Amino acid sequence: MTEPFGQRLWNAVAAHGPLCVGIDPHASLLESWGLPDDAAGAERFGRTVVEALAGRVAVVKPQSAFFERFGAAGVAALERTVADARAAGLLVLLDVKRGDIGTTAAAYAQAYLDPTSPLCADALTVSPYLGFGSLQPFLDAATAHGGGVFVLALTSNPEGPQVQHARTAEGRTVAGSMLSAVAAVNAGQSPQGSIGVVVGATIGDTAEDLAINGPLLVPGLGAQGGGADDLRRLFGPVAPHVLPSVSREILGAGPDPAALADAAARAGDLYAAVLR
Ligand SMILES: O=C(O)c1cc(=O)[nH]c(=O)n1[C@@H]1O[C@H](COP(=O)(O)O)[C@@H](O)[C@H]1O
Repeated sequence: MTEPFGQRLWNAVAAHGPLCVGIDPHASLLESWGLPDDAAGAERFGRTVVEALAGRVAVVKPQSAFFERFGAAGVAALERTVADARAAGLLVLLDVKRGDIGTTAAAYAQAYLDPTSPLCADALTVSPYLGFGSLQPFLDAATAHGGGVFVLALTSNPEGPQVQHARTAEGRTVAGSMLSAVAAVNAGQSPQGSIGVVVGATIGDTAEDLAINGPLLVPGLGAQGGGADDLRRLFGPVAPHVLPSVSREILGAGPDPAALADAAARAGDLYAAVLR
């Protein structure tokens, strides 16, 4: 029986620090790395990041869209990137932001969390805007297979508040209701549950209760303008559960593996210092 994702993540962060590095093969990055803007280029990009960072960071987060844009060959490149990273001992959080009616959500859950699936990862990102209950198949698959699920709560983009700050019929914000639903699922788990949330470093101040007893993925750092001060200000008591997530700020240092590793070490040290 696989250990729960929350425990595996806790151990990986203890060993390697909290940094999550995105694998986002943007066209502009492929060009600056001297790679073609095609599936073979995306696969080479993914393999380079994995080789540079295996044993140095806890988590990598391939962003599916940058692979899907090349069709079936791109999805095959994503499969190999996920498999290579897991074989190298990295935890893989697949960024696909899925969400659909229950039966379709069950098929997505099978695709990304069932160990017999070619695209199986350790965890995935999901969107709760079909209702938190529509995520149940993902939660069930995570329990069955020792996987993790990261629910969008307060995203880093400027458009997010239109939906996430809106009030529900009970008078709380949509984001707050997602955070408390995740906290209820994680209740009683130690050292933390396997269901995380996404909270951007760029959200400004928030009155929401971030104590979900689970991991908080924090994008928006570096290229989107967030920084170490935002981590310190936003996450105080839940700091041990925070995974600062960075893509372009580190990927821009490539393709030299030593430069990538160095950029990850510097970002990891900077963010870990304020989360201690
Ligand atoms: O779920 C995510 O990872 C995510 C959520 C969010 O609110 N904001 C956000 O930027 N992301 C992802 O995090 C990555 C950020 O990339 P950089 O801005 O280059 O660090 C991208 O892959 C985004 O899709």
